[in-house]
Amino acid sequence: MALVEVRNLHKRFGALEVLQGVDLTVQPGEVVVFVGPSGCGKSTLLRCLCGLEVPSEGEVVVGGTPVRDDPRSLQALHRRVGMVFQRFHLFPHLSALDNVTLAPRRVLGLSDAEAEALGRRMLAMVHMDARAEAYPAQLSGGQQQRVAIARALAMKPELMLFDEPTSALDPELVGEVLEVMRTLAREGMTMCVVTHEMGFAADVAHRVLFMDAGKVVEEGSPQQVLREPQHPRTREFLARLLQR
Ligand SMILES: Nc1ncnc2c1ncn2[C@@H]1O[C@H](COP(=O)(O)OP(=O)(O)OP(=O)(O)O)[C@@H](O)[C@H]1O
Repeated sequence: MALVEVRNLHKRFGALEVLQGVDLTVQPGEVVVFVGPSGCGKSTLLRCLCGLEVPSEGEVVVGGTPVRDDPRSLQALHRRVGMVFQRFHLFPHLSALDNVTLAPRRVLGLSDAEAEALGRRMLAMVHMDARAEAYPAQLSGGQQQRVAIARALAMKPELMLFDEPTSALDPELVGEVLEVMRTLAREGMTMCVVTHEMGFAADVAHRVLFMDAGKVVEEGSPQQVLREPQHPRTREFLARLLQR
């Protein structure tokens, strides 16, 4: 059974129709990378997958359960889906460890000792165990992003969403975050990733989707979409990326 099924998804903000009928299926263990020009709706699509946006039309089904706009449905979804944002959104007044253990304590009801053990394991996975007591302001952007990934993983999500996780980072810090994501992918995590990192997409993605103006214009293997794009908009977009 597919882990994610999106059918005829439309999202409007007033008169602006940001998603114009997106269909998407993601299988367990699949890594799907979304590329496309700024404003084409990539973030909005990810936000619909984790319940941060409510579809105007169409359906999102995660793990066989249709996502409904009610608190219970959204709470259940938040347990299944982890999201990592461009700007890490860590709580500034909490240490790295406390950022990671907050939701397991509050939402999963773990004891302090259980949550701490889990938090330290998650921080070790992203190579941040040595900085468990540090506050976000004492960490580099790459380190903060790795803590944000550990925080999402601590909820044992079935699906991880990454929205341009490296685009707010200095270039020398991008690699350490991508490495953590590569490891997750190798371990079989189902992932939807919005990124402009074409090397990562080529190496790690099972499937690449090119979006333009609220629609999926082209999809296929990284080789098909990135090396042999068929659609003129995909070709234009990739040519512009290469010029940067
Ligand atoms: N809450 C909102 N209210 C109004 N308009 C919005 C809202 N969220 C997004 N938009 C608009 O929807 C369009 C698509 O935004 P979205 O962030 O999904 O695009 P994107 O493809 O992720 O772009 P980028 O690569 O620049 O992040 C943009 O024109 C944006 O201004």
